[in-house]
Amino acid sequence: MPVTHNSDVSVAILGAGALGSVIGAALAEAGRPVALWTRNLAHAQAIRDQGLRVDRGGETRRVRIDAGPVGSSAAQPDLIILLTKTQDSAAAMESIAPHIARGAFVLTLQNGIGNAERILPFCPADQLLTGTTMTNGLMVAAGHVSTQGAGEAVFKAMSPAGEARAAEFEIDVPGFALRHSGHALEAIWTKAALNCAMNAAAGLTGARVGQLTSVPGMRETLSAVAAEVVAVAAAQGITVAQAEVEAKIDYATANHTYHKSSMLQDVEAGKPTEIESLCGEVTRQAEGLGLATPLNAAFAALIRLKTAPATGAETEGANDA
Ligand SMILES: NC(=O)C1=CN([C@@H]2O[C@H](COP(=O)(O)OP(=O)(O)OC[C@H]3O[C@@H](n4cnc5c(N)ncnc54)[C@H](OP(=O)(O)O)[C@@H]3O)[C@@H](O)[C@H]2O)C=CC1
Ligand SMILES: CC(C)(CO)C(=O)C(=O)O
Repeated sequence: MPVTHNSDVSVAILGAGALGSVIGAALAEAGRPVALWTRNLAHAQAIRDQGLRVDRGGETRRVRIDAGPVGSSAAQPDLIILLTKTQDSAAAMESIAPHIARGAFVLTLQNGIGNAERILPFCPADQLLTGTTMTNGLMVAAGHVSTQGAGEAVFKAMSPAGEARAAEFEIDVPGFALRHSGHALEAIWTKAALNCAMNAAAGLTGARVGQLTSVPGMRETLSAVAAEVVAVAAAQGITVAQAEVEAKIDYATANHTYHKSSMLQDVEAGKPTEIESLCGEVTRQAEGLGLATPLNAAFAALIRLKTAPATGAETEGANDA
């Protein structure tokens, strides 16, 4: 059943961690119906106990917001925003099957390539929206996130029927704007080019976003990694402007100074990273297209090594005869 007014759209954030909590908080503060769903029960409990703490631009807010496990809120959401890491998409989507059956739309704003394709087995194309965002979130502690810079996102629908209803899901509240766009696919690849470069570099070095270009050679390295992604998109008829990627890298380094890239947050937490839907996916697609992406291949291999389980070789004396 179509929603009659955008402000009535009831939203659930599926996988409310760093970014999902920031977006959910913006909606809650604007008085929109929103629930945070997460398997991180310590985070949900802290939010229920004390409200969600959001640090932004030197200000701290406590936001009262519904938080709990998947499906815990009473209301059936109209829109479910998927914000788990990409490797968790399938399990998360399986858990919302009853809501999809009742007509909820699903929007992925995850980083990486192939997100819509990954979740299509779990959601009819007519109910699937795909997009990207420059909003950022840092998980400081359970119940506590921080964010820097402007919160914007664009999306498109995955079918003509979905496109016809897309305007219903646009959002414009302080701290978060979500716009329907005819160029969402290009925007997804633009963001992926940025993330292949910045997230892997941060994950490898531990640098915050504002530090990433602080030494000679790094800004050029980010551009070169991103240029490989732009070439893979172009070979598939998706026109990404390198200048736009450069502008977004500059925006992030200037405005997300304190932010730890989502991949660095995973590396530090000892969790799996999204490298396979970023540099790994770009490298696999390039191989299929007869292109070479040596920098993405190297970043992918290095992140795999950095996050690989211990082999025992790191123990002193392990290699002694
Ligand atoms: N953080 C950022 O600044 C940005 C992130 N993004 C993208 O947004 C997405 C989310 O990133 P981010 O918020 O950093 O990630 P987080 O890891 O902080 O948050 C994801 C949350 O999803 C939870 N989760 C995982 N699987 C399930 C499931 N099956 N059911 C319910 N909850 C689940 C995780 O729980 P658990 O803690 O147990 O793993 C975690 O709390 C990623 O694709 C990222 O690339 C995009 C732009 C910026
Ligand atoms: C662009 C960036 C690095 C935020 O600046 C991001 O998208 C992330 O943390 O995943």
